[in-house]
Amino acid sequence: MTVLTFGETMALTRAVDTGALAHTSTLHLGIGGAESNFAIALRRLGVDVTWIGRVGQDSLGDLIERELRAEGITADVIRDPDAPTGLMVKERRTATATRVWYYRTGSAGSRLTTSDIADARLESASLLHVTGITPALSDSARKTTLHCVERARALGIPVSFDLNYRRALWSPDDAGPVFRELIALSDIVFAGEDEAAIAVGEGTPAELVARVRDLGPRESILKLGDQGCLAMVDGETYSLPAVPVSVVDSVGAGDGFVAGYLAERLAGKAPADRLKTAVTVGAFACTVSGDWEGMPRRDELGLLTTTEPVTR
Ligand SMILES: O=C(O)C(=O)C[C@H](O)[C@H](O)COP(=O)(O)O
Repeated sequence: MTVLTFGETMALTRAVDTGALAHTSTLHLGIGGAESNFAIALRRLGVDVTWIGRVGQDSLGDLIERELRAEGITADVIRDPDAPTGLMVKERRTATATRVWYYRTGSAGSRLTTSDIADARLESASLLHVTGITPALSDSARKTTLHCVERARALGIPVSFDLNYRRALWSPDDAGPVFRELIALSDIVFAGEDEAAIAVGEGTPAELVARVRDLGPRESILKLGDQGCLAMVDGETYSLPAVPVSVVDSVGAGDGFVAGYLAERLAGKAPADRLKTAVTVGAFACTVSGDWEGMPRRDELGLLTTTEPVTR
């Protein structure tokens, strides 16, 4: 049994130094993508995970395949000869402000189709995790997302959905109905405050988490960044503060949060324990500038609160 996820992973290039990219001479090359960030974090916590996606027949596609395999993920990396691997560029404009640009229109990853997801993968999944990025990529990617969520439901496989709204890809008016449809088909839903508001209208965190829950999922979880989280699970409300860390780059914290929550859920832990690991993994992601490189292994989870500066 393995957790199944699919989506677009891009090459990710980021400035080594702080400042405008126009004055940066050195860039670091790596990879990034919501579902693969999630997959890596989950795998590091000891959960088997399968990722499916398209990349180009190019060196950046090779890089993505190597990284995912090196992290121990079962990866169905589909090579698309007719489109390039997408690219994401991160600028650390100031020490506290990161900017992201996407070069992914028409990319290989956006050309995902239903036939890319082998039914055998769905049948053997312990849980399906999708994000709101994939349906924004293209018509075929949206159909693939809906098809897989409906198929998982028919198979009795729990569905997890992270809204992950990307303004560069679509408008709130276009995203809203798709979000509501996917929320109603999911068992576990994660959203930031602004993302939840796109689906269910503006409100306080307590109103948002309840309104998402009212659309159907038994687990409605609001990610509140440095304010922690608020959740309704099986009718009970939980809230937890964030783990304080010195933030280098918060990108990736949301994906790590989701992995932390689901890893503990799959291990049969209670909601409060799931949320504790969620905020911890989210905090770890903030400690480095890569999207996923900071994700902790299980035996590292206590490091953020240790008083020992050196462990030997
Ligand atoms: O795949 C995409 O479109 C991405 O934008 C990749 C992002 O870098 C992560 O999904 C980070 O998202 P957070 O964890 O919410 O900070």
